[in-house]
Amino acid sequence: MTALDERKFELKLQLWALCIPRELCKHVTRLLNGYMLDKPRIKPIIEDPTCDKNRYVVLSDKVQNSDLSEIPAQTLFVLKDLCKFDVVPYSLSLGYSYWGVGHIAHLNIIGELLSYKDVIAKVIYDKNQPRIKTVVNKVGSISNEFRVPKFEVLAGIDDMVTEVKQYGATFKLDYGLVYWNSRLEHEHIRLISLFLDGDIICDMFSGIGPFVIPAAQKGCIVYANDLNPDSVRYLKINAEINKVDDRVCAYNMDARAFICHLMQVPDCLETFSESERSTVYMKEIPINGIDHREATESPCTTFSASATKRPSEISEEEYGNEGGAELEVTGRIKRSRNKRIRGFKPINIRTWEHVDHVVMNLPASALQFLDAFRGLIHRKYWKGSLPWIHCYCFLRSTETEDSLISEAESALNAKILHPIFHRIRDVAPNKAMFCLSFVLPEETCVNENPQSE
Ligand SMILES: C[S@@+](CC[C@H](N)C(=O)[O-])C[C@H]1O[C@@H](n2cnc3c(N)ncnc32)[C@H](O)[C@@H]1O
Repeated sequence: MTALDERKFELKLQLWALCIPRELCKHVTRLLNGYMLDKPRIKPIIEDPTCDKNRYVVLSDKVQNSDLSEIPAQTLFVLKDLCKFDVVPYSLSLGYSYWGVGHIAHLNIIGELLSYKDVIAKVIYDKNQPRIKTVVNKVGSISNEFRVPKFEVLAGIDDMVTEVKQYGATFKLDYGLVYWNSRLEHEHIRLISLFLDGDIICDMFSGIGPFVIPAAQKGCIVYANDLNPDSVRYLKINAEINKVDDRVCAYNMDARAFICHLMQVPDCLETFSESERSTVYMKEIPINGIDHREATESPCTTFSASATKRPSEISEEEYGNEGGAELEVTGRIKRSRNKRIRGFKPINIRTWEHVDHVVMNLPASALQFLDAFRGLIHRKYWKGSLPWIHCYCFLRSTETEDSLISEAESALNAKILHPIFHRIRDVAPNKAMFCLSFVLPEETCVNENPQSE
């Protein structure tokens, strides 16, 4: 029998901590609620090893930058007003002894061990009472549209509903009904670190919300969609549990129809002049509660919770006129000129006028869905830079990055300028998962001449 290599369980986290005067700990922790390290049995407040007048407040791994740009600007403003603090790097190592288990033991028994599956399950179940309530084994490979694995219950009760935590957010889900993969946590954090407070995000294949919830927690407004009605049901539950339901609009439709719906310019606007257009009142999605509708209404939304002025309220001068965001090679998006003016007031979101990022996390076929962007955006109505598309894909040993780009370009029917590939992980010996990021090419837009109105 192979010996257990405990080093394989080790997780090293490179975090940031705030060094603050110890007497202000209570105030600061209240203020940074949701942005501090949130791991079971690990305290986020520790002594400063260099000075007993100070303490460290260890921040969550979703805060990736020393400029703390992931924390809402308003919170930072109050924090800076409260005290002087230093941002210091903090390394945390979680070893074998740290890891506990949830109430579902999820096995992947294959080959000759299959004939012992019931014995293995009974031992795991009996020896982990009362913690483990269900022992399941994955059956076959995932082939269905909703990417949901099939499980057989080997011991305990048939209950696949559980809660998992990622970067301080709680996700409720039913393993038997929806897609979930804990191994993508770092990728979720990486992508969200590219979003800015106030950005408008569209997630075409959102699942139960591992991109949606933290993006909304960061202050983004998120339009989220999934074809699986159970995923959308849990997405709504998760938005409520994490108190971001006022920033999330959930849809249950095919991804192509969803993005077309968001970008569709309402018919009435076509007949208005430029000045009339800005005074038109669009139908609004109710505040306080996720929009549960199918694509029956105009994709124009009112949110009162955001402290950010929306793109449709920003003049061309405020945007700048040469396209805004730039994804650096390091993967950070530079703060672009089309950014926001702050103020608290209800705001109209017109998704056909501006969206910052589109997430397409269906690696097996997301590239093929890029054809939905052909002729999708009307340049006449669009404000600011075109959106970043983050399209997940698999690269097999028979393919190259160039061949994937060609596939994306033929789906778009346009040339992609400056594509960025980010390797996520190997999913099989000859298959790796990547994220291809690029700014939607101008050529994909409908370019009516504004003078001809
Ligand atoms: C690989 S999962 C990713 C889910 C989520 N982004 C995550 O990271 O957990 C892909 C999701 O796409 C959904 N899906 C599959 N085909 C779709 C389609 N045509 N339109 C919209 N969603 C679809 C599935 O139900 C599934 O939840």
